[in-house]
Order: sequence, then structure tokens, then C-alpha cells
Amino acid sequence: MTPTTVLTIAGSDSGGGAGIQADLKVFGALGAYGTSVLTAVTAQNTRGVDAVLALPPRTVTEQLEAVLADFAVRAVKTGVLGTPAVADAIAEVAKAGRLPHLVVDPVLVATSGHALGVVAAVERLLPYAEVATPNCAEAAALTGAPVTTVEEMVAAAETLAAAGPAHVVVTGGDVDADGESVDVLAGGGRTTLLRGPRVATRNNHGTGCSFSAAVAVRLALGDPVPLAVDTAKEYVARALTGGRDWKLGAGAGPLDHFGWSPERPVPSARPA
Ligand SMILES: Nc1ncnc2c1ncn2[C@@H]1O[C@H](COP(=O)(O)OP(=O)(O)OP(=O)(O)O)[C@@H](O)[C@H]1O
Ligand SMILES: Cc1ncc(CO)c(N)n1
Repeated sequence: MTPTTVLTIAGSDSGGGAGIQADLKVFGALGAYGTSVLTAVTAQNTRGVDAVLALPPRTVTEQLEAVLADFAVRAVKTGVLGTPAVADAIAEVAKAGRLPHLVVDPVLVATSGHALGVVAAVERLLPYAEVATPNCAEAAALTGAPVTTVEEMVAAAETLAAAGPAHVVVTGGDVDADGESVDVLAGGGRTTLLRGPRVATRNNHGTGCSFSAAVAVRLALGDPVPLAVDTAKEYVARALTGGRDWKLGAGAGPLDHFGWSPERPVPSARPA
């Protein structure tokens, strides 16, 4: 048996809950072999981001070429891109058709408010995405319209899907929709609401990274986009539930990526 290979192009989170570290955990938990291209190094913990160092485009390209030259990469996700120059370098490779099943998580701002990316960089890559996964704040920055309700999430997902990516999921981690957590999937002329119970926890660091990484694994394993997104939402809900009472760090703690917690009532995401 040879595992399916997935690639993350993202930044390092020294606290281990988001970024490259979260992605590699998700890949392993969902049964894929993970490779990684580092774009930036953050000094970060559960309380916030203290510093960000973007790597030079050449260093990113060298890592990317090393991985692509030696592994049969079946899906790719991107997170923090660092700079527009790095985004350009990655976009060149995507344009050449060398980044299959590309999932672009347009990371702009950490939950703590620290800037992690710029719209100008994200926009270079979005046209090549099979799935883009902005949260509400990112969808608002990309469309220029407010995104705070489910109706506004639908409008933003449809606007973004009409402008580049084949599919867009606007994730609603920050929107409490009557006790539910609702994501909106738009693409291929259809819009679907994904609903699941909202997990009450402070430990939500890295939900967006984990979600997009899970989508990439499921695409690599052959799921069509709606099923991949549905499965990823369910995975994140389980990981949130499992880590609900964890005390790792004093701020927003990480998820239970590997399902270590013994009692995990399993909420299910269901398309509406
Ligand atoms: N409290 C919660 N309960 C259930 N699902 C949640 C909760 N918070 C987030 N999610 C789910 O997690 C996934 C990621 O969404 P979210 O909007 O939190 O991403 P994000 O803001 O980019 O995350 P982060 O920036 O913290 O990494 C979505 O499927 C969303 O519905
Ligand atoms: C490195 C990194 N990537 C992404 C996020 C967004 O959660 C973060 N906090 N840190």
C-alpha cells in the first residue's frame, strides 16, 4: 500500500495549532501522506501572533520544485502566502497545471487581529483554485461588501465563485446562526448551505486551516467537491468537540486533530 500524497504551501505556526503544523496533522489523521512548502515563519501561540517573517520567493519555489519532482502530489492546499511575489511564483506553477485539486485558503488576518496576508497576493492565486475557503472577514475583504449574516455569506460566495475559483466555501465559524454553524458552498451554478451544530468552545485555533486541509485530502482521495466539503466540515466539528475542554495554552487552544478524546458526540454536517 502506498499512501496518497497531499501538499500544503503555508506558514509555520510555532504553537502548532494552525498553519503547516495543523495541515500535516489533518493529512495524517485523514490518511494522506503530507508534504510541505513553507512560505513564512510566525512566532505565534494560542494568544496571538508576535512576528511574521516571509520567505523569499526563490526559497518557496525551490521547495515546491523539490516536492513536485519526487512525489505524485494528488492535491494541494495553500494558506499564508507571505507576499504577492510568492503568490505570483505559486500561480505560475498552478497555471502550468502542476497543482492538482488546488484548495486556496485566503488567509488574511489571524483571529487575534494580526495581519498574515494581503488581498493582492491572494487574488493572484484564486483563479486557479478548485475550491477557495474564505471565512467571513476574508470574504468581506475580497468582495468589498460586509459578510456577517448567512444571506451575506450566500451573496459573497456567489460573487467570488463568478470571478475565478470553480467553487467557493464561505465558512461561518464567526457567525452564530441560531446555535448552528453554517457554511455556504457556491459553484457550478449551485449554492448549498452546510449546517452543523455549533460547538461551544474557546479552543478554535486553526479551524480554517484544518477545514481547507481536510477538503484537499478528500479531493485527493477522489471525492467530488460537495462531498469533500461536507466531510471536512464534519471532521472539524469532531476535532472541535474533542478538544473542547483542553488546556493547551492560555488563549484559543488547538483542536483534537487525531480524535484522542474518549467522548466525542459526533455532530453531523448535512446539506440543506
Ligand atoms: N464553534 C464551531 N462549531 C462548529 N463548527 C465550527 C465552529 N467554528 C468553526 N467551525 C467550522 O470550522 C470550519 C472553519 O471555519 P472558520 O470560519 O472558523 O474558519 P477560520 O475563521 O478561517 O478559522 P481560523 O482563522 O481560526 O483558522 C467551518 O466548517 C466552520 O463551520
Ligand atoms: C501560520 C498560520 N497560518 C494560518 C493561520 C490562520 O488561522 C494562522 N493563525 N497561522
